[in-house]
Amino acid sequence: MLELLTPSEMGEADRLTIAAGTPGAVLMDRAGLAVADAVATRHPLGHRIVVVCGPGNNGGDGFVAARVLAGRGYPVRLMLVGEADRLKGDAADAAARWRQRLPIEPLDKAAVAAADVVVDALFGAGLARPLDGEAAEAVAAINAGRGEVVAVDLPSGINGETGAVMGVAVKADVTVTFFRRKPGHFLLPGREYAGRVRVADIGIQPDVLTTIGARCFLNAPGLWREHWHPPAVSGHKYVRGHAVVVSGPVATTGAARLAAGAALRIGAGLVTVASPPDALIVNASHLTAVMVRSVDGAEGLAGLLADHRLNAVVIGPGLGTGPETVARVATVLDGPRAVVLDADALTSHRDDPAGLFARIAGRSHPVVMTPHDGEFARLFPDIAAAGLPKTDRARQAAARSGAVVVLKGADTVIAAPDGRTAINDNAPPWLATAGSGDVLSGIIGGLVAEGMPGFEAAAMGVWAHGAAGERAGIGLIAEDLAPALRDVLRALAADAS
Ligand SMILES: NC(=O)C1=CN([C@@H]2O[C@H](COP(=O)(O)OP(=O)(O)OC[C@H]3O[C@@H](n4cnc5c(N)ncnc54)[C@H](O)[C@@H]3O)[C@@H](O)[C@H]2O)[C@@H](O)CC1
Ligand SMILES: Nc1ncnc2c1ncn2[C@@H]1O[C@H](COP(=O)(O)OP(=O)(O)O)[C@@H](O)[C@H]1O
Ligand SMILES: [K+]
Repeated sequence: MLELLTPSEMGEADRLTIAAGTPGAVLMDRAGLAVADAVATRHPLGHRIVVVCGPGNNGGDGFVAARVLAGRGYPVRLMLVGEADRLKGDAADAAARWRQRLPIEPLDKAAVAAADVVVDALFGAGLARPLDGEAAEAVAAINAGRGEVVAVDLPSGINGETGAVMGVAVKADVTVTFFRRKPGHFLLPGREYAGRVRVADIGIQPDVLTTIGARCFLNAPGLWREHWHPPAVSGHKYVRGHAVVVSGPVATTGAARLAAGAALRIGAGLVTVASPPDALIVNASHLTAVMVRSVDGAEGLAGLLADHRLNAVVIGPGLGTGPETVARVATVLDGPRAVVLDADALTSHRDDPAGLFARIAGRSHPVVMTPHDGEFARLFPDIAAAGLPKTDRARQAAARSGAVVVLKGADTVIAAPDGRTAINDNAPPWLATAGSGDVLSGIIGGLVAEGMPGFEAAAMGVWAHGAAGERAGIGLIAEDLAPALRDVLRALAADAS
């Protein structure tokens, strides 16, 4: 159930299902029934319900829900934004059945304001342009009301593919969507408008997903858990990999240590900080379980990495930008090891992103890059400026660079060069704190050292980072994340057994 379908993919699911013999009216009946059930489980008989319908099939679902709820004895009023005689197809039929017993009313703002629950059936997948006029007024009335708001499929005004607000949008408490959730439920700002998202089965068969080629997922353990293995009884530390984190100069060594601690905590067998000679004493005096080696420049790094048991490198946090960093990145990418590129390793390639991508091309070991928006725009200026959904930005960057791209933020997107994409939704706001990104790169570095494939390691890393942030709670500083990973790992291990 982790697949996320864009409105056009959902339309395809709908068409395939209808072509296979289930009439559209049956799908609409089931959708409307699911919405009615969601309302009825939350509201006792007697609560006043207002259903606000729009001109398309989203409104059609609203007509069905209204009919079911009225049939169960709720006081229901139905208001249509648009002309009743312009309704078409299944929605027109659903409206006709409603009309046999009760009236279709125009928008009555006072009634919306006074309702115990408002069903938002204005627009769903068919939203085509920003809301204005009466539709925008209806949204304002729904948002001004005190009752609970239950949105049908999507909060009206939210773009189901991008999560963008098209002019204005309904703030829902609950959104009932059908068959599979949509990217717009998780990409910001859509996530903040959708409330709790419930998925209703309306009889669309999962095999349509293969035909559609769905490639976007919600980031959750089901996406990567089978690729992660808790320490085995017969194992030893050498089978869990040896990660190297490259440290910056004496004044900026903390970032590498944060990454190294996280790599060890997530489960890498061994972790070494490769330290510039003049920072050795600082690193050594702060590290215990993590090892430290004195490594001078790109040449020294090449010497260290000649030992191929050191199978994963995290490079970038606190490193400093410039040709020396470019040279070290080239060294790291030249050999049989997994690589996580973060922060200054990315920014140092702002003048020659193509040179970086050429070094990544054709590698058989994973490369993961973890840019925030600023770093992303330095490497992919045209993609950043093209006004694309976040999922497409990450996906295009992954295809171009050959790396798994972790485009960070409150709604981090993870994309693989083959087009698989995951949206993360478990990061608490207090995760945005100095050094948090360094910890993330270390977590992912630890996971690729353990042998996880790049996409799965990146997705698990982002999820575990969010889960650790949630467990540590508000007031978190980056140092709190690695300790909090213990609980996260314990729960995952219990789940896997
Ligand atoms: N795809 C499926 O599998 C199913 C879809 N169903 C429902 O159908 C919905 C999609 O139906 P539609 O494709 O008819 O689309 P919508 O009902 O979301 O909206 C389309 C209508 O709104 C108009 N419109 C679009 N943007 C507007 C704007 N900014 N201002 C004013 N009018 C605007 C369009 O001209 C069209 O008349 C889904 O969200 C869902 O609720 C369900 O009935 C069940 C099955
Ligand atoms: N509003 C937010 N809510 C939740 N997580 C966030 C938010 N903003 C940023 N993050 C996360 O916090 C981390 C910050 O990383 P980064 O920008 O590299 O900062 P730093 O360099 O200080 O470590 C990333 O994992 C990012 O996804
Ligand atoms: K809606």
